[in-house]
Amino acid sequence: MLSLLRSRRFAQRCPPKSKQLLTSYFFSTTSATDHRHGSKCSQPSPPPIQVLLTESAGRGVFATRNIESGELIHTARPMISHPSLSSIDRVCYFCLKNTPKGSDFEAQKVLFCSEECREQAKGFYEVEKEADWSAFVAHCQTRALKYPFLAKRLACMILSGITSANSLDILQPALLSPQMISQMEEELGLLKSALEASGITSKQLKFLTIEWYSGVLARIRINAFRIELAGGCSYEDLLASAALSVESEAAVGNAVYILPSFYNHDCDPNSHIVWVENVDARLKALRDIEAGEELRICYIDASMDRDARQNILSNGFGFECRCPRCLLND
Ligand SMILES: C[S@@+](CC[C@H](N)C(=O)[O-])C[C@H]1O[C@@H](n2cnc3c(N)ncnc32)[C@H](O)[C@@H]1O
Repeated sequence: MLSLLRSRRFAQRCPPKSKQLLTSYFFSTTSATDHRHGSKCSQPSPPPIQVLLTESAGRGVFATRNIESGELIHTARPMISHPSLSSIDRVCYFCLKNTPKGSDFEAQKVLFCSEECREQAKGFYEVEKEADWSAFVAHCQTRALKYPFLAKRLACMILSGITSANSLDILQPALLSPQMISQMEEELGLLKSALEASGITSKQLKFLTIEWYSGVLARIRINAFRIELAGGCSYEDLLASAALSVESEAAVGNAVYILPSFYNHDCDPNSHIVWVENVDARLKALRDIEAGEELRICYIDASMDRDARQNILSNGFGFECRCPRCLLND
């Protein structure tokens, strides 16, 4: 945690020479009430950020005004989420909130924390519950694969008509080797067979090609967040919240968001992403940030040494980190 709370010495100010404003439709999120003016207006103001091209890291998120340390910059709802298999019997199948087992758990094998979540889950669950997923689950379980569950949920959402097959296209994909793609073919076959056996027609499954499946997994690989709930604490207290998010138990699931996916990485970040009681994300400032400064989060455990951090970023995300901390060999 200490490394998350370093002084400003590594503050990343990165106004690219030729910034290009990207479209503003990413902002399906809300900011907190206007923090600077103490406004109590219930109408959320737009988040104080914009997505621009950086000089060397693709697109990034930049502050449009000064942001105070500890400020809630914005919240974000996931595009797709899924509980980890070890959490299925203790978290809501829709929002990942800790949920006690109800009387219908044995029949349904999934939990919903509220009628609202049950209702919202219909967008994928109506399709999913008709199929037998045992072969797909066994395949993923023996290989410790977690991301195919996000692809499966997305496929069910598409079949229900609540989202389109290209809904993740805007996100940056990882480079996949031909070997990785050929390994995905077996998974895709199991996904397709489960859906076909449940009565989905081949016309409806037309989008489910290896190009679609590998494209979705390539994007999930770079952009998915592992969800760790800080749980029930006051998130106004930055120190307590950061400590809890570091100390919390194993991940309850994984999720993909749109706007948070544009945040680039820094080993000494000025912002962080936290989850309090469910999968809805909160982006918070870790220190004072000036208008025009790039907002960066840390993708990995910042307490590791430089070589370990570089290895994980290179193998997992495909880039060499040249943040000020890495350049100083810290
Ligand atoms: C989650 S995305 C961040 C948004 C991305 N820049 C985009 O244009 O969509 C992660 C990718 O951004 C790039 N990236 C993030 N942080 C970086 C950094 N510190 N240095 C270089 N590239 C970085 C890498 O290509 C990485 O795989």
